[in-house]
Amino acid sequence: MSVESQYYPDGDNEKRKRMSTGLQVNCPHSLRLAIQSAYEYGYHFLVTQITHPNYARDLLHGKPPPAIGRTDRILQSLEWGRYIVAELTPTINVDSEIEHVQRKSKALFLQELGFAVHLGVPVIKFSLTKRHNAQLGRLINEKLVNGFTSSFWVTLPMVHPSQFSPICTEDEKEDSWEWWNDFRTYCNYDKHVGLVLELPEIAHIPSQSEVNRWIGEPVKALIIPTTYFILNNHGKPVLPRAHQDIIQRFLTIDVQYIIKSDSETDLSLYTKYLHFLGKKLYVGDPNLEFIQGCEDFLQNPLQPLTEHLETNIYEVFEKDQIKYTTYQNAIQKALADVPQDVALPVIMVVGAGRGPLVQAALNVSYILHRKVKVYAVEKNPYAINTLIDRVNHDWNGQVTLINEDMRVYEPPEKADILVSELLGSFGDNELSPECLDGAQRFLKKSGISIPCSYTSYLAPLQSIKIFNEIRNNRPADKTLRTCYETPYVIHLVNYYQIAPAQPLFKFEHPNWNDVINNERYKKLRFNCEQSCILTGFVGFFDTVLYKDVMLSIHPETHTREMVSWFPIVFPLMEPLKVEAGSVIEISFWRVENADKVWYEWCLEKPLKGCVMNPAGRSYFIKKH
Ligand SMILES: C[S@@+](CC[C@H](N)C(=O)[O-])C[C@H]1O[C@@H](n2cnc3c(N)ncnc32)[C@H](O)[C@@H]1O
Repeated sequence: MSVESQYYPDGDNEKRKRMSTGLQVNCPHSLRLAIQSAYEYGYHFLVTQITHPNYARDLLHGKPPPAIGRTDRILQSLEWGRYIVAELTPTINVDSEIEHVQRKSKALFLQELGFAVHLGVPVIKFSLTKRHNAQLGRLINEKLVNGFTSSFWVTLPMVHPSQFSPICTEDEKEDSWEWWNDFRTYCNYDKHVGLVLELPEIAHIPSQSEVNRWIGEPVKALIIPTTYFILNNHGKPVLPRAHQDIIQRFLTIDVQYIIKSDSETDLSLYTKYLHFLGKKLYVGDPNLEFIQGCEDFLQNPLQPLTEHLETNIYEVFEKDQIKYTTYQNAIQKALADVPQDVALPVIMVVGAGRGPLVQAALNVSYILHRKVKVYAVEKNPYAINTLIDRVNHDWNGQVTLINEDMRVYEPPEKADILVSELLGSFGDNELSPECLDGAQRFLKKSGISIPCSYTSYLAPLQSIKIFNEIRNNRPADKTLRTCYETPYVIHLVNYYQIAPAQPLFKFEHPNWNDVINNERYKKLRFNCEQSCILTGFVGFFDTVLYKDVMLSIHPETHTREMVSWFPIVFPLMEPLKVEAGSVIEISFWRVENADKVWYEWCLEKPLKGCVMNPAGRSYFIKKH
């Protein structure tokens, strides 16, 4: 660890390496020497008390004023600010029922917080040792509301020891998550209140769903006592498989690791091992380079119908090879099904962009040795510019270009196959139904639409991170209500999906019904397996391109390595605690008028909420 170190105990994610490690030391003889040896061992920060038992701190009677702890001059301010996580004195008990203990604890607590600010430490860490922490929660909330600059790390066992205690009855068993949830609720889910979890011993490993729920929390660090390590064949400390599995789950949310040791052995072995584990267990997305840096970042859904897409967006689309090879497979199956007596099958690519699906259609023609006539219909004049170049240089003049809106274009002939990709993260949310209903005029009655259908899915979501992103990043020209009544496209990482996703709305093409109605309404019910915090709903879609050829971003059927679409999130105004075993029910509408399409959503159970986004007042998709 050095002054130039790039690691910050609670710093910006971008600045942190994936396996940032800290060392917990209790009252070292010399803090400077402790920092130096931690650095030599490969750690990035130190967790330690900023007070010291040698200093009595008799606050209530002390005269002259007693010292709080060792002098701040033992470290430079830069070092306090970079490398020290300040652990509060564990005996402080502001929630004591004994009045004088409570009073003295409060005085000591406020003094330590003040001292931490004086030193400039970035993080203050303390443990919750009981369920009810109203006083502590109120005091910390008061600090936060007044603009306290350091973060708080609340420490808890991942599994409460009473869960496995032979002494406790079922009623006496405590749930750490409930303690945490009560506490952070006092602090109004403030993003400066993070969580540090003590890894459980090997006999107390939590269930998958318990771990999943923790993944939806702002976990900043995991504490690993050195006693959990076992020696491998080479005499080196390693973690048992069950602990590795838990660490692997937390790698996705980029937590830090705190080694807790009472011995003076070579502590470098533990941090080396954790770095090794990070490399071994991290299953990065193969398309990582395209999606890195947008974790939990809110994006407004695109509106490609009314806003022309730009070069960089088309470029990102086109990098997703799997999408285009899947489309090509679908076109191939469809062309094989066009009767042989059709001498020159017509393929119309509508919403052609810069031409990847046109290329796929030409590839199929080559593969099947069957001549086709290809039209490319695109309303974006700048994308047409690219297409002109491709017709001249790549496609040998084979493709007919039409710079028009597919809803009004009058073609000279009808298509055997209509190919489009007008899909958003929720399937229909970029107005594919409205566009294709218009375009099917130029599809033969026997013709094939690729895609044939698409379905949206919805699941209840816990993500305090996203709730806070919306709350804390309100643009100046929008009300908070507008921000919560807007769906966001998000590469979700720090979240917990409360129940499996269920199908919502389905659209099929072509749709030869006399009356086409793209409005929808459905009520969905989800069972809540364990207590959690509902912050909104997450949406996905899948699509049948043709026959068995599908694309999906539904978590259970997700097309491998496809990165074109992230899930879409429909928020709620306030987080809501949902008890284990209860039902979450939501009503969802797709509504339209002559100018726009929008969604409305309303929580029905466990509490009835108001209808979000009525009349599309905060979010809508323009038709023109
Ligand atoms: C999601 S992009 C897909 C582009 C391309 N097919 C691809 O896969 O890379 C949708 C394209 O459809 C175009 N588009 C959307 N609605 C249209 C309409 N009504 N008429 C013509 N083009 C439309 C947009 O300009 C955009 O280029």
